[in-house]
Amino acid sequence: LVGITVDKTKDFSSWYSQIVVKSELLDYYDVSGCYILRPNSYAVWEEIQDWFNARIKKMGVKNCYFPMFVSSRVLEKEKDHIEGFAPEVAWVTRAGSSDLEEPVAIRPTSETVMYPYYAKWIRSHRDLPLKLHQWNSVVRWEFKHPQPFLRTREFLWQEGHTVHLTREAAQEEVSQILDLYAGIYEELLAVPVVKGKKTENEKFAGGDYTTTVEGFIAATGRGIQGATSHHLGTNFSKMFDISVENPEGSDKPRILTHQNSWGLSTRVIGVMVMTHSDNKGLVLPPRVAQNQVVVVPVGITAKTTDAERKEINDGAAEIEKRLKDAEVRAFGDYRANYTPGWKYAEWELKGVPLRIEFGPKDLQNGQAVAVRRDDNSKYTVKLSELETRIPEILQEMQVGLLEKARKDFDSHRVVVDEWKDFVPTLNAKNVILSPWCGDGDCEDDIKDSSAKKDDGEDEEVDEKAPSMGAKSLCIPFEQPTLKSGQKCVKCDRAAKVYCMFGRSY
Ligand SMILES: O=C1CCCN[C@@H]1CCCn1cnc2ccccc2c1=O
Repeated sequence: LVGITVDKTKDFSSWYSQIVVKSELLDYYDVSGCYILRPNSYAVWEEIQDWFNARIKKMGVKNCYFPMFVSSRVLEKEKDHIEGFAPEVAWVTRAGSSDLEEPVAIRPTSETVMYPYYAKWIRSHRDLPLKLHQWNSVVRWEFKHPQPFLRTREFLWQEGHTVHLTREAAQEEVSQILDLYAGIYEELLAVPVVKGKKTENEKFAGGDYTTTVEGFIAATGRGIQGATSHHLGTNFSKMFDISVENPEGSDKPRILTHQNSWGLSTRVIGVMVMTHSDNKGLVLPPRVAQNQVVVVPVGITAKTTDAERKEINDGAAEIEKRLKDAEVRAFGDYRANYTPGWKYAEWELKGVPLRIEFGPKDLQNGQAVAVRRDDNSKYTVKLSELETRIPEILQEMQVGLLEKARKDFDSHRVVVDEWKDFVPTLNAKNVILSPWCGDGDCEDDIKDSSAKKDDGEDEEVDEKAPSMGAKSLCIPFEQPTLKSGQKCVKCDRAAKVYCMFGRSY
């Protein structure tokens, strides 16, 4: 068994590529930028789907399915919405040996697919609110370096598109959905996120404002956008005439509806892998692991009698069965031709959260030894307490993973009030909270000025140092207190707000 041959802290991108393939999450595919999601990662996506579906259905959201093809007429309906994105749109131009009359685009997102039909179906305010949602895949033919899960030309996601009579109702939903996104990250994937609002430069240009959950990859010190929930205002309802008659009378002008759209993609799996995995391989949070426990019979040697070997294997099988009956996703590894050490390495590589060892001494004492994948901590568990202790240990691990990741994020999110400290802090693998004037040009200046090494620094430029500058990641809802008279970190005008900046994916 060949494990991970590079160190996470020394060669992060090779480490990540090895992890995702050798843990059997994913495989590279024949078409560049596309990947195969194998059962280990698809099971994580299914846990997310189950959790999210249950909650959005309680909010009255209904699943549906729209075609993946968009005509150019419809896609380019509103020039300014599309112009920044046009280079990423993939087109079908031919079927068999004949060219299509009109090329059709493959959906990069579904606003222009869905909204003409929203306009057709919504006539009266009694048709509101309309809340439709899709689990599908979208295609964005990016030319930037692809990365498994994080940046792929096709990805699975969910996209919600809702229509409301009032701005207030719409805005309430935007924050409810953002809370669910934070829940997916923190409760399922054990990844801490910062909630906030995107700046005007970084928001979805077609919307009114964008709220976001921002993650942090401690190994590279880079921020990562986790999921976005947009309030669209009436921008799209104006474009597509999604309006209702005025309740005060049909002679009054029709009322434009207020819309939201919100999305989270399989990128979340990449964030989870980067956050928790180590040099032994993948580390899966128990909550989303397809297999939570592997039972391994141990202490069987050449001297072991057949009767004793049978007792140990039967004891292990009994443990497996009792855990399954207690709703723990357990399996046993009874392969006689592999040593326990070999089996440990394999299941550590594949991210199984908990290993249970069962051998002659355990048989003797009516116990088993549980070993946690994240910190290798060992627990001796009485067999009589199996069904209570094992779920407790899995829960302790789930919490432990989140708290460790939160400590890493919190200790690398640094308040910087003066520009002289900005680039050195950034280069120390941190994201930065700085007072900011709120001006987009200043935001651009911060990005440009933090791209090169600060001329004050004499250390030789490390050729692998990311040359990119610090983008604004979000304006966190949780704000440090601005001192009276506080200046912008960059331009010395009055600061209006603390903004989080960082290099990012
Ligand atoms: O984020 C979301 C959440 C889900 C629904 N869509 C919104 C906004 C998508 C923004 N976007 C992102 N890439 C694109 C790429 C090509 C064409 C259009 C677009 C595009 O509109």
